[in-house]
Amino acid sequence: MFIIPASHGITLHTVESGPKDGPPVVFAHALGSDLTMWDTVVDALPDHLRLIRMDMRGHGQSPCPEGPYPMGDLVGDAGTTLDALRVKGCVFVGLSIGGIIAQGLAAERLDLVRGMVISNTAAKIGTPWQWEDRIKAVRDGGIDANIERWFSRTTARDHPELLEDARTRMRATPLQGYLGCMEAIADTDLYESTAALRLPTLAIAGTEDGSTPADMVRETAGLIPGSRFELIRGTGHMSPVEKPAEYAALLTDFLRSIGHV
Ligand SMILES: O=C(O)CCC(=O)CC(=O)O
Repeated sequence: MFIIPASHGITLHTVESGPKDGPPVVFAHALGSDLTMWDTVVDALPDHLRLIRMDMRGHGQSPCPEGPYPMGDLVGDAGTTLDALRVKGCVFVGLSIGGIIAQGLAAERLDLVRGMVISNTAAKIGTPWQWEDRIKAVRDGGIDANIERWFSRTTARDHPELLEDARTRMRATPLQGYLGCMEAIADTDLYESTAALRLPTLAIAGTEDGSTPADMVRETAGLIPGSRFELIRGTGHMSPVEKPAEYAALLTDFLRSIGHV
């Protein structure tokens, strides 16, 4: 399935830091999370960047319309929000579903995106029948806060507070928002549109990511000529939360390499 043109997105809740006239860098989070998952990475980035974190629809403090949410609408929300903030030529950093939104936005709105970081994500995550089972389980039993699979064994052992924070964000996510975004992922396959992308791209994977394994991320990076692929050792699906300094260093290096800092 391809992203449908998204003309009427909703304006998302965002938090900004850094100067308004700085080079813009935009962050989109994972399913069942919110914009605060980026806090420690943002703190480690150069001061002169305009850093914009967004809550996806149905998550955090953004509106939660009735589902289902086509992926085109999620991409449209990001575009509408950046238009409202008068952002052009950003580097869009997205993790997991946020990384799918990055690919979709780059396919449709190159005026908004000049580079992207696709993190712990892929052009297609899982299979429709896997998502069907998961959606049914959530409908029957509520949001599954089993976030152990998001973190490496080392993180789980040494930083249980990070798992607790992730669990708190997951439990705060409205069921309707969570399900709507799961349905969006289930229906999305961006292989063709991502393979047509020609923009500077950094792909980041965690060595212990059970949700979007490193090979899956590498395969998506391989669709985009000239893209760079980096592994963060000892991290799972939440690489930026688990190793924020390493993540910020990779991101800063990428921004420098494309003249965005
Ligand atoms: O994290 C996401 O945005 C989607 C992928 C996913 O479902 C991760 C997980 O919960 O296993």
